[in-house]
Order: sequence, then structure tokens, then C-alpha cells
Amino acid sequence: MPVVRNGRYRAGSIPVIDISWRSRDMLKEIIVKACEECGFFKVINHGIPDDVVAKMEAVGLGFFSLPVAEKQQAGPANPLGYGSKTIGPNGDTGEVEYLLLHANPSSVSLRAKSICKEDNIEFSCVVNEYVESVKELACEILELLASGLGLEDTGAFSRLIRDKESDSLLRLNHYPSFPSYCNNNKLEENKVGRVGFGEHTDPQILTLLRSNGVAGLQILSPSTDAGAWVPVPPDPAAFFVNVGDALQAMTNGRLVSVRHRAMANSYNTRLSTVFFGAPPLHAWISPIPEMVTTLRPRRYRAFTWSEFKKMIALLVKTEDCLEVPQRLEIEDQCVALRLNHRTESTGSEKFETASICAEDKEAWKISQYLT
Ligand SMILES: C=C1C[C@]23C[C@@]1(O)CC[C@H]2[C@@]12CC[C@H](O)[C@@](C)(C(=O)O1)[C@H]2[C@@H]3C(=O)O
Ligand SMILES: O=C(O)CCC(=O)C(=O)O
Ligand SMILES: [Fe+2]
Repeated sequence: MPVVRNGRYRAGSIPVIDISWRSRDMLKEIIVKACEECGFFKVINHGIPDDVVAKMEAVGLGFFSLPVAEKQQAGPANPLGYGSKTIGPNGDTGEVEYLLLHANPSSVSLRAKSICKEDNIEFSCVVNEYVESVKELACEILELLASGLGLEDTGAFSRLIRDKESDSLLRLNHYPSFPSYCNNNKLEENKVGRVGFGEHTDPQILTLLRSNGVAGLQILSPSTDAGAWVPVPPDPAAFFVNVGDALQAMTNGRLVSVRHRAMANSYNTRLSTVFFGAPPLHAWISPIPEMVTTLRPRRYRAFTWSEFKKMIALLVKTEDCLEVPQRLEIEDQCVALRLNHRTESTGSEKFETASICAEDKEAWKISQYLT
């Protein structure tokens, strides 16, 4: 995988960005390029101390190794807390258990009491220290992006995440390895994965993901053939960054929110720790005026973060197969969900069912806010 040293990376490969690079102008340019072409990149030399990362991983593994009954005391996820498998319409069949936390320190401390009764103070200290460090890295990246895009206000994106009311989240995903059998029922070393977390885009502004050394993350890179999943080789020393839907809208579609998924496998357990930098609930998301030009007319209408979240929550609840007509209601507004209709017959009866596939649901999310 190429480390970007000259402002270029091979098309189709995953951009690797050395954030300690002295030439800040060059750095801004390649980060913008990565976010425009891929919506995804790997950050090396990020400066987050090893012990902060190691303690976070130890706390995560410690939690998932608890007996199920104990983990369940931190659940069910509503959406915060401990959950397993049912992560959403696309991830329903997934092999994952997770812990979803609000990234705000007092919320972490409160939750910690149901997560690990004995060591809850240690748990909150570790998580809060990790969140603080990763949030700083996210803000540094967002400020480089704003500056690289030529925005006068270089805090336009990071301010939303630094806001004390920011709705940022921290998520721990645990994909246990599963046994696999060959025809004669003997355990085999089958490295073929199963979907752990189904395909989706992250709705927030910016996502920073770190995992242990186990593979699983895949991206649907816009620069590769349509439908081709690109495996992301694991690197526990790095952070993987992806553009979220809100940043796509604020940049009027110039930066792209990448579709991704995670696979579970039969040989090792994957743990990912994911920070989602989000605006406050009341914040308005709309294209920044400098991002709207005659060559790039306005693509998105303004929406609040809370409105977007409500729409996603409704979508998560929406069954894959629905009766027609289907309507989704968001803050008194009725929006129709585009459905694929099909006619089915049972005996003499004919009836219509409508379904929406996972890919369409994901595409539908942000497209609701197109002008
Ligand atoms: C499949 C889904 C789960 C998700 C909502 C969605 O429809 C698409 C985005 C998913 C995601 C990813 C980031 C966060 O973990 C999350 C809470 C969010 O805001 O969007 C999850 C959603 C979820 O788990 O419900
Ligand atoms: O675990 C992973 O590698 C991906 C997780 C993810 O996409 C998410 O939590 O939104
Ligand atoms: Fe994600």
C-alpha cells in the first residue's frame, strides 16, 4: 500500500496519509483528494499515545469476554448500550455484538455503571481519555479539510464536533470468529467471511476507526468497478477515516460518504473501536456557501441533525418487505419510500408486496435531502 509522500496515490488503492508530514499545504491537498475520490483513507503517525489505544482495546476485550448475562445488563441497545446482531436493516443477519456509547464524558460515566460494576471509574477514565485523543485527531483532519477546500472559516466542520452538545458516539464492535465445517464435518480452517456489519454509510460528519490486527473492513470504492468490495488490510497502529453523510452534504457532495461493511471470519476475533464525530442535535446541516458554485449548483437542502437521525431510526425499523402503500413520517412530514413492487400469487389470489433492498435503503437516506 503506498504511503503518500508526493501528493499521489495509485487509483483503486487505499490512500495512506502521514499526518505528521511537515508540508501542511501538500497534506491538505492529499486529504481533500482522498476524500473526494474515495471518502476513505488511512492515517499513520497520528500521535495518539500507544498506551491510550492499548488500554481502550483491553477494556473493550474485557467487556466482551464477560458472561452474556452480565453484558446484557448494559442492554438492550436503545440505541445506546449493549446489543448483538440486530444492528439495522442491512446488518440484521450480521455476526456482531457491540457497545454503543454517547461520547460525552458524563454520559460515559453514567453508562459505565451498568457496563462494569466493579471497575466503572477505570472504564470511564480509559474511554474518556481515548475519546478526547481521537476527537482531537478528528478535528485536526477536519480543519485540514476545511482549509484544503479553501474555506475561510477553517473551523466550520470541527466546531460542530468540539461543541459540548455534540452528538458524537463511540462504538465497540466485536465480531467473534465462528467455527466452520467441511463436508465430512471436520473443523476446517476456512477463511471465507460472513457479513458482520452490513453495508452502510455512516450518517455523521467523520468516522475514525481503529481495529485489532484482524481483517474484516471492506469499502465500496467509487474508483473501482461498481459493486467491487475492497478489503482494507488491518493495521492496529493506524486509524481509518471515512467521510460521513453530513460532511458530504456540507461540502455539497464534493467529499463522498463511502459505503462500507465488516466481515466476521472463522479464524480470529475482530474488535473495532469507532468514533463518530457528529454535530449537536439542533445543528443545521447545509452546503457551505463557498461549496456552491455555478459549476457545482446546490445539491442538498438544509436539515437538522436531529431530523436526519429520526429518518434513519425509522428506516432501521422499516422491514425489508412492506405492505403498500408505505409512508414514513418525520416531524409531521410524510415522505414516501421508493419501493420495488412485485406481484405474487397464492392459489387464486394475487397481491402486491413491496420491498426495498439494503442498497436502496442506504442510497435513499441522503438522497432525501437532495434539492
Ligand atoms: C444499518 C444501519 C445501522 C446504523 C443505521 C443504518 O441504517 C446505517 C448506519 C448505521 C450507523 C453507523 C454509525 C453508528 O454506529 C449508528 C448508530 C449510526 O448512527 O449509523 C449505526 C446505525 C445503527 O446501528 O442503528
Ligand atoms: O467494524 C468495522 O470494521 C466497521 C464498523 C462500522 O462500519 C461501524 O460501526 O459503523
Ligand atoms: Fe460504519
